Amino acid sequence: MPVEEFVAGWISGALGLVLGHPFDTVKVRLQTQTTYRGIADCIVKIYRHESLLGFFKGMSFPIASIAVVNSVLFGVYSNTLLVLTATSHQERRAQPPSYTHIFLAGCTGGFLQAYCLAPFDLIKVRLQNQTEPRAQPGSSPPRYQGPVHCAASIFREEGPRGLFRGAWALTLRDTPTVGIYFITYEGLCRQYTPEGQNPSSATVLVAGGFAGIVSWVAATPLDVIKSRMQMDGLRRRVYQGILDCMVSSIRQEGLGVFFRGVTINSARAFPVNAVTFLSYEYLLRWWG
Ligand SMILES: C[N+](C)(C)CCCC[C@H](N)C(=O)O
Repeated sequence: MPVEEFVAGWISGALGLVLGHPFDTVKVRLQTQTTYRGIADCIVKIYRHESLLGFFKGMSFPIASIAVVNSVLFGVYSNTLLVLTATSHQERRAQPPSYTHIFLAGCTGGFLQAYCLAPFDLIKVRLQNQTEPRAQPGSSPPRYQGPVHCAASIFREEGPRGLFRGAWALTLRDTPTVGIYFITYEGLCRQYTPEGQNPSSATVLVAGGFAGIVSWVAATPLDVIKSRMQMDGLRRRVYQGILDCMVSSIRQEGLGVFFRGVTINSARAFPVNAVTFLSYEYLLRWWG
């Protein structure tokens, strides 16, 4: 099984992640808290209250986990295509796989990475939602002191299954949308690249950026539900399951709730995925 794709997926994911984390914090806050009036208000409040560091809450764990998560995403995608079409990454420019195969390989990658991502994503969301400023003498410390403490507390208070809270919503979010992610990327690359050639850097950046935006727009309704299910269980349980969370969110906030955070998420998705695909493609060309 070719491993370059796994390594390239890891490095490119880490680069994209650091770039996108401040956007991600604003998104999670807008999705799960009602104290902010909009993106600008949220940014100003985080900065005033928690300084620049506030934007980077919950980042160390995703950085560590991206090694697993993004390499599973890209590695499984590429190796599923290898199984389906019997062409390696290098041969795919000359013999492009069909969109059906790309979609199926993307869904497989999305499904498997969702399970690896679930506990890391849960911890990220819990830490991002702590609004206390950094520990100051005299003030009460935040509930979770860091990722490891957060994981241990969830394990203790909510049981081992608590670490997978929201995992189903995450799987439903990622299985089809990772398919959409790769179809958009490949489609745009093919559109702007002469047959048989490698896409230019500009094409890869734009195609990667749009793949991020399109797939995140499609993923946003389940992303909101996922984030809410992950925060559930912190005090007393509110939702009985995905459907219940959907229905009660719509009842209370209307259909617009499904698009909470979509603007900031798209603003994040473009640079993150442009950088991710550019570094992925170049690492593979360099090694190939
Ligand atoms: C398919 N879905 C939209 C869920 C995400 C796929 C993009 C993953 C990328 N690491 C990012 O964080 O943007």
